[in-house]
Amino acid sequence: MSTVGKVITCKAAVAWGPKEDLKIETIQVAPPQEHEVRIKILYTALCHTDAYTLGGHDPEGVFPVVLGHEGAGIVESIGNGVTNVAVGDHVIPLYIPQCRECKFCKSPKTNLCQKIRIPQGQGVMPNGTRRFSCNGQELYHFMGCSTFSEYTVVADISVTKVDKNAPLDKICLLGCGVPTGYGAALNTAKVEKGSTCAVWGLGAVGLAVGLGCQAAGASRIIGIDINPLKFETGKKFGFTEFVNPKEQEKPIQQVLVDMTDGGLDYTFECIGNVATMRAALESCHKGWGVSTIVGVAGAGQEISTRPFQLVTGRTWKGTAFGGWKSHDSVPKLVDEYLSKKLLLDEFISHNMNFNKINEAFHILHSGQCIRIVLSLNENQENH
Ligand SMILES: NC(=O)C1=CN([C@@H]2O[C@H](COP(=O)(O)OP(=O)(O)OC[C@H]3O[C@@H](n4cnc5c(N)ncnc54)[C@H](OP(=O)(O)O)[C@@H]3O)[C@@H](O)[C@H]2O)C=CC1
Ligand SMILES: N[C@@H](CCC(=O)N[C@@H](CSC=O)C(=O)NCC(=O)O)C(=O)O
Ligand SMILES: [Zn+2]
Ligand SMILES: [Zn+2]
Repeated sequence: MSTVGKVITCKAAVAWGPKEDLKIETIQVAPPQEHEVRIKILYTALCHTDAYTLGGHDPEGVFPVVLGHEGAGIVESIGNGVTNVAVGDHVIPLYIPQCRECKFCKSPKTNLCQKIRIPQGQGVMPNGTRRFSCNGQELYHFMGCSTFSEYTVVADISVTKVDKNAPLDKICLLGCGVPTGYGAALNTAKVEKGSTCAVWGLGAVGLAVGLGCQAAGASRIIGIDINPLKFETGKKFGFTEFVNPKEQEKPIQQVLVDMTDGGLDYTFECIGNVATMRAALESCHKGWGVSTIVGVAGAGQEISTRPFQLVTGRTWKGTAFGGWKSHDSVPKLVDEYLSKKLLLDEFISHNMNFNKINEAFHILHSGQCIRIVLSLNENQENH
C-alpha cells in the first residue's frame, strides 16, 4: 500500500544524549513538505564525525537526534516543487548541498553552499520544523541527512540521483569520507605530478587522500599513523612509505624534513588533533609547502604555529567534503567507481546489521576498522 502523503512508522537509531549508546526505536517520519524528499535508507556507514557529535564534542550537537550522514537509498516520496529526483530514484544524501543560487554556489572557489546551513546546524529542516518523532517527542535532524533511520527526510538540494546500476552498499561511502580525502588531494591541495606528500591518520579519509595523491601522480606518499596495523592497508591506497611517530626519537616534523630534503610539497591532517595539525604544517617545505586540514576538532580546540612558518612560504588551508560541489560531483564519482577508476570496496572492513550499530561504534573506536557499512535492508541477510 502506498505511503505517499502518510506518516511512516519505522526503525531508527536515536541518540538520546551525548556519550550515550544509541537506542533502536520505533519512530514516526512525517511526509516531505515543499522542496523536501523522503528517502528509504538501505545502507549507511559510520564516520568519525558521527562519533564526534555523539561524544559531545560538536558545538552544534543537539539531542535527541537521528545521526548518520554517509548513506544511500531510494526515493519514497517527494514534496511540492521537487524536480531533481523522482520516486524510485537511487540517491545519496548530501551534507553539503548545492543550490546553485547562493553566492557560494556561484563561486568557483568553494563548495560550501550556505542556502540551508543555519537550520541544518540547528538540526531542523529549512522551514524550521522537524519530520522525526518518537513517542510524541520530536527528534532533531543531523547534517541535513540523518541516515541512521529506515526513512529520512532531506531538502531537495541535499540529495542527488545516482546510477541505478551502482551497488548502494558500496556507494554509500561517497556520502562523506572517500570524496573528502580524494578531493582534499585533487581539489583543495591540487597535488601535482611528481609531488611529495605526507598524510597523518590512515583511516578511511587519510587512505582516500592517498588515492587522490596517487591519481595526481605524486612521487612519494608517506603515511603517518600511530597504529602500525594501518601501514599494510595503506599500500593498497597508494602509500609508498610509512612512519610511526611513536618509534621516532626526534619530533616527526624533523624526521620528515630530513627524509625529504627540506620538507613535503603537500601534507594532510586526517585525525582531528591540533598537535598533528601543527606537525603537518611544520613538515611542509619552505617556500611552497601546503598543508590541508581535514580532521575535525571540537570547540575550544585551536591550532598554533610560529607565524614565521607562513612568512617563509608555507600555506595552511582546510577542506570540507574534499571541495566537491556535491550535486555536480557525486554522480561522477559514482561513475568513476563503476568504471573502476576509484576504489570503494577496499574501504569496507565490516558489513553489519543496523541493529548492531552500538557494536559498530565500539569497533570504530577500536582502531580495527576502516569503514563499517550497516544494512537497513530487511532482505539483506544479517552479518
Ligand atoms: N573535513 C571534512 O569534510 C571531513 C572530516 N572528517 C574528519 O576526518 C578525521 C578522520 O576521519 P576518519 O578517517 O573517519 O577517522 P579514523 O579515526 O578512522 O582515522 C584516524 C586515524 O588516525 C590515527 N591516529 C589517531 N591519533 C593519531 C596520532 N596522534 N598520530 C597519528 N595517527 C593517529 C587513528 O589510529 P587509531 O585508529 O589507532 O586511533 C586512525 O587510524 C576525523 O576527524 C573526521 O571527523 C571526516 C569526513 C569529512
Ligand atoms: N558541527 C561541526 C562541524 C564539523 C565539520 O567541520 N564538519 C565538516 C564535515 S565532517 C564530515 O564528516 C564540514 O563539512 N563542515 C562544513 C560545515 O559547513 O559544517 C562543528 O561545529 O564542529
Ligand atoms: Zn563524515
Ligand atoms: Zn548554494
